[in-house]
Amino acid sequence: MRSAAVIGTGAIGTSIALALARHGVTVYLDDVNRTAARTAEAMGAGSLAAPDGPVDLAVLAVPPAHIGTVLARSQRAGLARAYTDVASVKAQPHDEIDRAGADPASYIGGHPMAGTERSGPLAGRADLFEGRPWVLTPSPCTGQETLNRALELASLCGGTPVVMDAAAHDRAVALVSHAPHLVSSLLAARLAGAGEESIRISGQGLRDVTRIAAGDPGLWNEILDANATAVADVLDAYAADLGRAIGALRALGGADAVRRRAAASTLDGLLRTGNEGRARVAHKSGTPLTDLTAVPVLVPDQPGALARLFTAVGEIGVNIEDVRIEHSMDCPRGLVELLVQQRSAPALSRLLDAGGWAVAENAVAEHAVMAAVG
Ligand SMILES: NC(=O)c1ccc[n+]([C@@H]2O[C@H](COP(=O)([O-])OP(=O)(O)OC[C@H]3O[C@@H](n4cnc5c(N)ncnc54)[C@H](O)[C@@H]3O)[C@@H](O)[C@H]2O)c1
Ligand SMILES: O=C(O)C(=O)C[C@]1(C(=O)O)C=C[C@@H](O)C=C1
Repeated sequence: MRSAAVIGTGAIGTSIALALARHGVTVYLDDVNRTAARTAEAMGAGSLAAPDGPVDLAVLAVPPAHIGTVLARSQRAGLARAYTDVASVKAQPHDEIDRAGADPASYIGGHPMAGTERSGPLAGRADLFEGRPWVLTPSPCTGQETLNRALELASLCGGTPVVMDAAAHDRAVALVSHAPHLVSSLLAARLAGAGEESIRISGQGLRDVTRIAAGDPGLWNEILDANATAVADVLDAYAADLGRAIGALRALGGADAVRRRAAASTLDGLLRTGNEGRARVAHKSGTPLTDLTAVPVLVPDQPGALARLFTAVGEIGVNIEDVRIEHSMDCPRGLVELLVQQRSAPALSRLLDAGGWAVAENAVAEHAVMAAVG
């Protein structure tokens, strides 16, 4: 791919443009919000100039309800030879494209399964899609050249293409993205009016399960509207589980020994099934969870400390598969868990320890003490 246009220079559009620009693709940027477009340009994502002929691929990174009209307008202007989008829902844009009178042959639906709770170009990152699934939803009309361009886009951005039917995509993301987002919002909404004495002792677990609740309500209203029935189906299943959990907790709070035993077993079943589900997504895609081990390291709360740790690990020659960071308020050091291949863990712990880092059990114990004393 030599040239591309990115329409919509928010978090996702800017990330795609940065990734393409990094591979030497000439990128043209456009956005109804000129400040967003200028910011993306200043970040090195591309140019605001108009292309002097059709580009190889135009990426529509606008909110889902705008895809049909933006596609029809861009095709009329002869902007590109092929078009794709990144919207979080796929069936509704496909329908709107038909209604807007756009040409379906040069369009293929797309959805990179990576994102951020932040909006706008400043949330853009060239490596956002590295190792992430990138769903493509060709229609029967999609041409081969269009499919090839979208496959090339996913690969230039470091993503792994997954071809799916639009309706199957929407059912899948209801379970793995849209319903979880709504539940995260519901969890966070309970905190809005909570007393300060509760909020100030909140820990990392709460931050983990509410991070995505910070997402843009405008965008999420559109996504939920476009996938409402599938999301409601998932929430029905949550509601049944919640009902069982509440029943079990009420029984556990009572005095009837037989009901208490049954309730404990119900609750245990729910928690264990949760372990099972989490184990299916807890690791970086492509790496079996069983092959990874966490190496905990204490890191001083100082500028550049994380960079020094990552450099030290790199010099030892170990690949970090994933990383978790736990901060405690008022604590001068943070606990970093480096997820690495099991076979690399013993040598990594030994060499980090020799290099002066507080590693493994010592780190966990020391961090717990510091968090307790504040
Ligand atoms: N945020 C995520 O986590 C995520 C992940 C994957 C896909 N997506 C999808 O990516 C798309 C963009 O989301 P985002 O998070 O980057 O949002 P964003 O708000 O950061 O950016 C959207 C940009 O589109 C521009 N825009 C709106 N209408 C336009 C139009 N008609 N013409 C030109 N520009 C227009 C806005 O001015 C804005 O700059 C959405 O379709 C969303 O469903 C989001
Ligand atoms: O990591 C996040 O912030 C996201 O919520 C990203 C996420 C997701 O649910 O995984 C959200 C919506 C998108 O359509 C794709 C990705």
